[in-house]
Amino acid sequence: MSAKVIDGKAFAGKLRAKIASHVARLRDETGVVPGLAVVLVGEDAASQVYVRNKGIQTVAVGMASYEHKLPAEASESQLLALIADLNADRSVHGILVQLPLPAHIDAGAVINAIDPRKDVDGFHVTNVGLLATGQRSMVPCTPLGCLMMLRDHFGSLRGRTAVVVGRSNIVGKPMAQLLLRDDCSVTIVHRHSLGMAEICRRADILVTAVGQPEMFDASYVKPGAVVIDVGINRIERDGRSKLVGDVNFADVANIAGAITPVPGGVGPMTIACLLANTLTAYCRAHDLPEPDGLAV
Ligand SMILES: Nc1nc(=O)c2c([nH]1)NC[C@@H]1CN(c3ccc(C(=O)N[C@@H](CCC(=O)O)C(=O)O)cc3)C=[N+]21
Repeated sequence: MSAKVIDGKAFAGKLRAKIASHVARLRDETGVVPGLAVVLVGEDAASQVYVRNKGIQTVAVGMASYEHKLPAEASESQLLALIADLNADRSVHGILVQLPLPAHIDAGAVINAIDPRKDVDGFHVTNVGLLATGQRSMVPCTPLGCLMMLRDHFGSLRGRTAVVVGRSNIVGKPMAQLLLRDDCSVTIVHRHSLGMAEICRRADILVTAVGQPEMFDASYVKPGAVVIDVGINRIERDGRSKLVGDVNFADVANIAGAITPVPGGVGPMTIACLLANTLTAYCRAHDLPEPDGLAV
């Protein structure tokens, strides 16, 4: 193995420490701390674990955490009423509705009911449009975390060839927008792309977000490329449950210049960026200067 392993867990720890020091200062200066509301509909086990982790980390940086749990049978109008309350609540600066939502609820309608200024996921159509046109917006947490790690690794991304695999609204599309904004030449490929490996092999920066365990081996990677593995896939191996990425780590680590591991790469950065976005939303709501390095 020759690649540098990009330690997302350590990076996220440093980011949270920076956020915590800003939150402490703001609390002393204003008496008000940033507040993050997380809404969970239904009992999905993975979502429950994830929401609990977010709550713990939110409190750990000194923010207020508000958890709202609705039963799986909750109606769309009940959820919309809760969002209206959270939009109006001045102690809430960020609102996250955990996805996926039960099938009887229109997720798009719910997301677009969130005040865009409190949309710390960056999924509201207003934020999507602001990002696409290069204006100040809330940026989706996973791509934001990837961008922070890439900027840290390269310094400048200008002129680099980036390939994003996956075209979802939560990762692929916003990731491509951010890379474009940092002056990369950006290609998005997806399940219908022809000659995917060949296109990927041109990338200086390869971002994989497809949800296919260990699909990307060394044949997709240019020697020295930086590989950001967004996939988090739970598989059974040797009779045990384990997390793997979209990338075959052992194989790709022999050829890449740098690579993010799973677990311990993009995942921890996603949660740290949720806190960063909440602090950004708070600063904007209170007309305070935004700390450097939190937003793009
Ligand atoms: N509105 C909304 N926003 C989200 O951002 C959102 C969501 N819904 N629904 C679910 C997905 C999933 N997601 C993860 C974030 C961090 C880890 C993470 O920290 N993973 C650890 C491993 C955790 C473990 O051991 O299970 C790691 O990669 O090291 C995982 C998954 C955010 N999501």
